[in-house]
Amino acid sequence: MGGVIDYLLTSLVVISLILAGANYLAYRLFERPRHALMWSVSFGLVALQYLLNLARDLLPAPAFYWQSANMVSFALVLFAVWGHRERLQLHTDWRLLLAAYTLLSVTSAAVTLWDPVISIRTALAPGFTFLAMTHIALALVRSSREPRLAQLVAAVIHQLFGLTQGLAAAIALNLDSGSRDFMYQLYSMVNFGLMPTLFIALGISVIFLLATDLAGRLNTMSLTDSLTGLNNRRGFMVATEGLWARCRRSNKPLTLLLADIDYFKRINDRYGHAMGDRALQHFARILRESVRLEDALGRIGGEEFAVTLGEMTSAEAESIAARFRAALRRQPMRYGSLELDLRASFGIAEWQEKDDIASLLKRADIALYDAKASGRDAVIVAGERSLVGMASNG
Ligand SMILES: Nc1nc2c(ncn2[C@@H]2O[C@H](COP(=O)(O)OP(=O)(O)OP(=O)(O)O)[C@@H](O)[C@H]2O)c(=O)[nH]1
Repeated sequence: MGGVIDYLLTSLVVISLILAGANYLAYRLFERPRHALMWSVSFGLVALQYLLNLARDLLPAPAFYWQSANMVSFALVLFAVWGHRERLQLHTDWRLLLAAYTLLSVTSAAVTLWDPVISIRTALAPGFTFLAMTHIALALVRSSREPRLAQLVAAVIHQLFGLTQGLAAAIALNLDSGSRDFMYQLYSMVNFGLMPTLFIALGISVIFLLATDLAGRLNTMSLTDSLTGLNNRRGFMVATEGLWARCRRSNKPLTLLLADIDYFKRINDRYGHAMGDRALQHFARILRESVRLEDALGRIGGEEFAVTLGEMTSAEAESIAARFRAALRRQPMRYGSLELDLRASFGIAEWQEKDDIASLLKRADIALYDAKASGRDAVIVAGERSLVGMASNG
């Protein structure tokens, strides 16, 4: 039996080290998420805890083993909780964690070194783990953060692991009763039968969380313009396709509005590329504030922006363009003593039966070209060739 348990403990040391390494790699390779580092420390401490168990006969006294194993347990559980809270962006006061750690360690010392009470000494770590895992599971379920499925899976596994620990704690509390041998057998069954499987499942669920977080992040990055935070061309097309399908199904109008900053090259040439970037951010912010959240908005080229307005006609899109132009006039871009008036030209096209997204874009683009050709600072609706606004003096 001893040989089997030693083999199991050795395997668990190796698995914990692999999990610690995988979390550390996630930390090093992917934008250094602090929670991955905390989980790495936590799994590293799990390995240490199993090592202590493996080497317990070599330690000076059982009390020494219990006190050190308990202290390692408290630390690894607190790091796991801290990591989850960090990932879910819940504020955690490290002083509170330190206070909890100190309190638990002193309690453990009291029932291990000073006045040994086997039941409490043995139940402390699994009991605390049960509470901590329940806290993690609840936080994961309550969080509105994506990805929901990976979080739900992790919550279930953490809770199952917590319940097993709770069971171990309940059995341990009966170790001082008459049937101690039976209780020890039961305790070992839970510890070496149920626990390792659930521990491995827990480790995999954590890696699954990290992987799905990363996939989500990469997906967002591939659809977002890093300078303005708006959709990039691809993101804009994805959002437009969604709106397009919805409006077609409900037979509602849909209008595309293109906006292109006038004489943008001059800003770059006169004030430098960094100022040009600031102008793009300024323009993007005002545009964002001028449309509804459900509209598809993106920066689809250097200084070209696009908005797909669901359930809106071209006449309504014209009033959006007018609102935006007024906001642009009211809010010149300021940087130090510099004040820059940005102007833009607009092309608008309303979806027609024969259109697909590419032809709609093309018609809006031609309208924009016409607005530029008419002298800029103007709005042109495709098909109507009506000039709204005034030609700027450049
Ligand atoms: N700062 C900055 N400039 C950019 C970026 N992307 C494109 N540009 C610049 O945008 C300028 C676009 O110039 P043009 O196409 O001639 O357009 P324009 O000067 O606005 O003239 P019109 O559109 O005809 O009014 C070029 O100088 C590009 O280098 C960017 O991300 N940041």
